[in-house]
Amino acid sequence: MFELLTPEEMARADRLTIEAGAKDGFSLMLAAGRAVADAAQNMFSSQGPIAVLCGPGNNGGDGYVAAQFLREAGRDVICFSAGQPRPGTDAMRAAVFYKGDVRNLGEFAPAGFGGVIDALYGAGLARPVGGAEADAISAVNASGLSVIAVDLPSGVSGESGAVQGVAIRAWASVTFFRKKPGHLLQPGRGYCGIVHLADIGIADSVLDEIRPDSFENMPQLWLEKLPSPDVNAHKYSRGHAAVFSGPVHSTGAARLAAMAAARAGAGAVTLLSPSDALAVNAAHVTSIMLRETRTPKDAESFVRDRKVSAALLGPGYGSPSFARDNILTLLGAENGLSGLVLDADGITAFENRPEQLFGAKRNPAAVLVLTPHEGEFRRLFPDIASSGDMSKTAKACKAASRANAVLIYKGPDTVIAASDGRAAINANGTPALATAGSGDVLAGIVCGLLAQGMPAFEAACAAVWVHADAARRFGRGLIADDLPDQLPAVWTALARAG
Ligand SMILES: NC(=O)C1=CN([C@@H]2O[C@H](COP(=O)(O)OP(=O)(O)OC[C@H]3O[C@@H](n4cnc5c(N)ncnc54)[C@H](OP(=O)(O)O)[C@@H]3O)[C@@H](O)[C@H]2O)[C@@H](O)CC1
Ligand SMILES: Nc1ncnc2c1ncn2[C@@H]1O[C@H](COP(=O)(O)OP(=O)(O)O)[C@@H](O)[C@H]1O
Ligand SMILES: [K+]
Repeated sequence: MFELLTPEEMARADRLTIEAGAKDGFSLMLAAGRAVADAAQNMFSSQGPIAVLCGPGNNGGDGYVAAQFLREAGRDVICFSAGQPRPGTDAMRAAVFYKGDVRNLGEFAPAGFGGVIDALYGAGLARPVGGAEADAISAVNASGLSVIAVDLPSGVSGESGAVQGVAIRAWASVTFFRKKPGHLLQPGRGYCGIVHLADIGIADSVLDEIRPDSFENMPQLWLEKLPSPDVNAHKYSRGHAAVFSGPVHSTGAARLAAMAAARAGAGAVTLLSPSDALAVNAAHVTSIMLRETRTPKDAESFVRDRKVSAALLGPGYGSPSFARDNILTLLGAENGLSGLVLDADGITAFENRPEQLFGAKRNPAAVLVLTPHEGEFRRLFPDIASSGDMSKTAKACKAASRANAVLIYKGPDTVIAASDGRAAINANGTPALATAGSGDVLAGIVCGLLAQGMPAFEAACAAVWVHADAARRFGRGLIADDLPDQLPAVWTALARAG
């Protein structure tokens, strides 16, 4: 159930089902309307009639069907029409199926109603919402009435989560077969309320034809690939992670990342430390090893000789030119490195010269993972960032392809993208993560998982999910230092679930 379908892919699922003779369009609509009516029965008290706002398309059709089922269950219902369905359509059949009171949307006012079913627009939202529809939506939002959205809150794009003009704020959304990206991407996610997924009789086998490449980031997506140590493991066979430390005044970020890599399961973690920072790092770390690293050649020979399998550069690193020298040296050398993670200063180092990174000579064995937040993304991909008509998923995929990297585009709706077009949207985040240093911990977890040989896309997805789960487990008062210590409980819970 973790596949996400764009509105076009959902329409294809619909067509494939109808063509296979499994269901006709109106049967699907009956099932959809039934699911909405059931949700309304559960959510709306019997105080006051239910207003059903119906658009002219199939979303409105679902609304008429739900209204009729609610009438049959003895509920008081009034439909408000935003335009007649076209003759011969399933939506028209649904309008005829409904036997109750229909008024013009212009006559709608929320006062006196016990709840609202929003069936104005769903997958077919084609332009910004205006006119009587926008007035009705604004009135409902101001009223505080409970709202169930059919498929998606009207005004929210199913593909991007963008609000087209104005959007209705729902308490719950009932969607069909699979969620859409707009249920998870912001700002859309904030309008959906609780998302219920209803089975309307579309068989999972249609996905074999559609082959969706975007997913909700859930453990099922990566659990099988999560490393677990072999019975004969020794510390280096479990994976050696190296984290570059910043200079003496800026070492904490790398230590946070190093602890996170260790708690993610790397058998050995070494902080590659400039000379001036050795003493301060030594005063703070115990299980983490230290290595004085003055030049890129020092780092490169350490990586090769000590069988470092993944490295991280960026948290608190400082100097852009040192950062570039180290990164380009490590990426280009035959050194046994299977993954290089760039975060923070490791990304910013290529501002105004991203082609140096994208065109760099690369050891094909070393996968690049980039973990930008919004600002860092803009520094590396300014044209993609400013493209107004792309979803966050599309932006992440385009950037991953350009950089030939796995990309973690962070935020409340973090998107993980691979250069082959796969993308996962994370939904278990919490604003508790908006605390200094939490991104350093995330980069460290990715590095720790890569060091153990986990494939990069799955490692990135797993890292984002466990990072958020760790924050949820801690609760209020979280600071970044607390996150690595929560990881053992997260791993234990995942092992039980798997
Ligand atoms: N696919 C499936 O498997 C199933 C789908 N189902 C349901 O179908 C829904 C999709 O139906 P849909 O394609 O008819 O689109 P829908 O959302 O009703 O909108 C299209 C209509 O709205 C109009 N319109 C659009 N934007 C507008 C605006 N801003 N302002 C004004 N008008 C605007 C647009 O006008 P037009 O662009 O044609 O002029 C057209 O008339 C889906 O969300 C789900 O609920 C279920 O029945 C179960 C199976
Ligand atoms: N409101 C939020 N909801 C969920 N996750 C968030 C939110 N704000 C930030 N995060 C997450 O917190 C982390 C912050 O990373 P970053 O911005 O690099 O911080 P820092 O540089 O302080 O380490 C990212 O993983 C991001 O996805
Ligand atoms: K809707």
